[in-house]
Amino acid sequence: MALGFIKKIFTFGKDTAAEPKPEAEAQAAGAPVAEPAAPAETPAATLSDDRDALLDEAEAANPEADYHIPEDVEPEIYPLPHDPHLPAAEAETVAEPEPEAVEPEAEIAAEEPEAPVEEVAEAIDDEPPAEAEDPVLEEAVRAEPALPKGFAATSDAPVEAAVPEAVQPKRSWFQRLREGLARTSSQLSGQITSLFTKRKLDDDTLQDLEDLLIQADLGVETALRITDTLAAERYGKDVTGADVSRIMASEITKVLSPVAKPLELDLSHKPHVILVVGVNGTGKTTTIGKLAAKLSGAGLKVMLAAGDTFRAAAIEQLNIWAERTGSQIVSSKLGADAAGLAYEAYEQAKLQKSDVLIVDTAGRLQNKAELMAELEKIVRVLGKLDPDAPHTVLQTLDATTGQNAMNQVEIFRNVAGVTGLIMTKLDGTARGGILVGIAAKHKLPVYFIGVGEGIDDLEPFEAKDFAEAIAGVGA
Ligand SMILES: Nc1nc2c(ncn2[C@@H]2O[C@H](COP(=O)(O)OP(=O)(O)OP(=O)(O)O)[C@@H](O)[C@H]2O)c(=O)[nH]1
Repeated sequence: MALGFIKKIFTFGKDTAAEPKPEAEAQAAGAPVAEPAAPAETPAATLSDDRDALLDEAEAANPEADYHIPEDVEPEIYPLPHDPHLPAAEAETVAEPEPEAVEPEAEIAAEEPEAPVEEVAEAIDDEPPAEAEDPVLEEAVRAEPALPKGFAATSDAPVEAAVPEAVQPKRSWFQRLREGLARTSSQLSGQITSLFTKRKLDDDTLQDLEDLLIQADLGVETALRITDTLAAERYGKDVTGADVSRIMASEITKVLSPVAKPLELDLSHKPHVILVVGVNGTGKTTTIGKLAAKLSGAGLKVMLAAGDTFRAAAIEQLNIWAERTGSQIVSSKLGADAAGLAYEAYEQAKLQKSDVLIVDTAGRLQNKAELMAELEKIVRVLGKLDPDAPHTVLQTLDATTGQNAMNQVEIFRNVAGVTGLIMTKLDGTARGGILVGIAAKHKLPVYFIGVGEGIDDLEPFEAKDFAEAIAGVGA
């Protein structure tokens, strides 16, 4: 019954144009592909066969792609030695799988004599037997996690209840947001003040203001909204910088409000799959760590997949985040097929009954065709396992890159069907205005913003707070 009350209604922002095309799949590989089996019934011994067939099919859909799949690479599963979220009853299930379920793990263990799977088996064996726990209490705890601020369940279920402590840092958060955006706002307000010193509002000043706002990355549409409103209120009259800031805050709030949405989780999926995409260095891995911290802190069971198989440091970094956040992780050797890794991670998440699976990906724009092929393949493979997966496709954007971020949304939206954004590095940049430009143009939900490198430096995106911080007004 755990979380069964959360109904599937997740649809917003989904770019259906980017979803895998059934016709293309039908044309792909002649070999029959097993339908995604019900997770609990999926015999683990056939996972490798299913995976290979599925990957072949996905690859056949794009024969030009070079996937760099070394022959000898098999994903390795690195659950934590002690999984704080694994109830004893589940531990028992894992420790005593059906006979078929043993094979893939045994394969991995055989290829890798020191494979962590064995350590895990030992760790699970060390768990107290199920009877020693209070199953009713455990079920209750697992059944009613309160989602952290910035997330929402796709129903009116009690998980909507806010985490109490999420309310309390409101003031300090706003303070931090203002500090983070201080460079953006002080640059803007300095320019605005000098523009309006001893000048009545006329066509020239309006044009200068429009140029200034466009240069600040707010976008033409928002710049015009601001100048039109200002003209309607003050044309021919004296204008102060404070007048402009007030109107700016109000107009930017109107642009941002429709995109400031919580990240909806449909926990009836088990796992709800979040695919994280974005150019290298935009903060994917760090953001995954921060999200995992929020989710596991709220009592959800999180599995990470180290799908950026092109950078050893990225795999290592995600392992560290997994450890820090009490999440499980499936990772592979460098150069492994990312779609294969995603497959394994999904199956593991099913077996482990994870609530959320977060898949990291590479973001090498240097080879766009290859990147596209890889991402498409990951999306296609996940979609075979669960027709609605990935349920969320998050793109991270680095605020410091300004207009580049705008182009990046264009690219990844088409390739991976991005459903929502997280803008990182808003601390200390003078280019925070780009978020407004992107919101106006792409109208994709913005779930969170990153304001630092720390585990807690990810905050739900609030339109009014952000607009006031950029405009330099408000408490
Ligand atoms: N100041 C600041 N730094 C951040 C933020 N988010 C991430 N970073 C830093 O940005 C750098 C790149 O972050 P990663 O998480 O490695 O980015 P990535 O997209 O995974 O990059 P690759 O691993 O190269 O694919 C790291 O040094 C992070 O600590 C943020 O919100 N603010």
